[in-house]
Amino acid sequence: MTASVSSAEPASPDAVLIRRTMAEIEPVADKVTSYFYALLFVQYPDLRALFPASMDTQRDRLFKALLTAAQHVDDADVLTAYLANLGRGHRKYGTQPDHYPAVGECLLSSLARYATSSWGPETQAAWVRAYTAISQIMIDAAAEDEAVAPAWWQAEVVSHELRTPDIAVVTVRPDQPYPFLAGQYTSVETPWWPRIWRHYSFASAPRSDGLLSFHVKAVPAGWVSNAMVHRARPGDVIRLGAPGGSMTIDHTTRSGLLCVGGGTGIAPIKALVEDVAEHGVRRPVEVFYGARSDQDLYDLDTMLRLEQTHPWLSVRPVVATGPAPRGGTSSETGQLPDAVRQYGPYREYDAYLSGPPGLIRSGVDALVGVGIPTDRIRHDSIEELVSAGD
Ligand SMILES: NC(=O)C1=CN([C@@H]2O[C@H](COP(=O)(O)OP(=O)(O)OC[C@H]3O[C@@H](n4cnc5c(N)ncnc54)[C@H](O)[C@@H]3O)[C@@H](O)[C@H]2O)C=CC1
Repeated sequence: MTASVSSAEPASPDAVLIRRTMAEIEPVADKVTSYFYALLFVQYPDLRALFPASMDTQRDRLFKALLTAAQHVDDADVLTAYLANLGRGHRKYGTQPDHYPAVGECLLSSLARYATSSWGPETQAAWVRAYTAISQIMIDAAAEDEAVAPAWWQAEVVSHELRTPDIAVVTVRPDQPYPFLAGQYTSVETPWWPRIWRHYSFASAPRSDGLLSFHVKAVPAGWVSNAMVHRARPGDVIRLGAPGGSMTIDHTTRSGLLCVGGGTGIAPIKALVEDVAEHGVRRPVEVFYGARSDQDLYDLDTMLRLEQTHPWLSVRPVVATGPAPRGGTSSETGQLPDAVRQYGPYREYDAYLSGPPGLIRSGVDALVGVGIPTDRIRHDSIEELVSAGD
């Protein structure tokens, strides 16, 4: 995602102006976003109903989206892919094309107020051009998506299994077919916290019965995660957004897969293993499954069963503290990235990383260290994982 920033192409005049504004407001991003939402809800009170009652996570999201768009303003391919996804994702909030000018007007007023050194007619014109282009891509992508997919899916909880005091495996039945790929995630809204959406990876490859499952850990002050773990019961209906994420398998190659899953990050890794199994092509899959302690390896039995069934699969449990875990090809005590470094090299492998943001960051270094080029390492966006942390 940093390609355009380090690219040798000189930045366009608009990009220079836009980045200058972003650099000026970055230290006061909190104030800018608070001012922006206050202005938006005063000028356009009808729009308030599209946002959650509590706006904490939302504030960060707007600024990060702006920053991403500003960084890639000269890279049409990256920008279009990012914004098209964002536009499709906004369908579940009920966003309509005529909301965009209202947001644009309040956004520019907020930037003008806080970027006093860099603001002027030229900068304003650059922002108008950029915002018009940004909103058009989002509007077009949403309209295209409308022809082929619902804005959201209703899904009834059909089973709820508490695996540890704070981790549940929740299985749901969507009200209409839900197409996705193993390794992807969706967004979830519970009936108890309207308009608060959080991302969860699918814990299984697509199933013939259409059911979807998630591994959810209740984290302190996590609204959605606590509701999913401690409140949701069979019969409750949640809402799902569209699938997203590129942690998927390239089935045109036979390279091996090195998968590193920490905590509930094992969910999409399990889905990837099932996906390889279903495709019937034998390719080596090595899974490192980490948790804080043996008791936290809540899905180890499932992973070991898969290992027994598939000779191409090896599962290595790793615990941060306490005695080495039971079972698996080998087991380790220590940090997950250190465990990976003891094996390899994995030069012909594609790598998949899933878990807490800190693990993703240090995991990438470890994977590079065992011979995997960065373009073959897949993981979900760290920014999204940080803001989806509850
Ligand atoms: N697609 C994805 O990337 C997914 C990410 N997650 C995320 O996974 C996390 C799961 O949380 P918990 O189960 O509480 O994880 P945790 O804090 O119990 O850690 C799980 C494993 O990651 C390791 N780890 C944690 N921080 C590390 C760091 N800074 N450096 C090296 N290793 C580190 C731990 O040693 C342990 O082996 C949540 O943040 C959730 O959002 C969950 C599902 C899918």
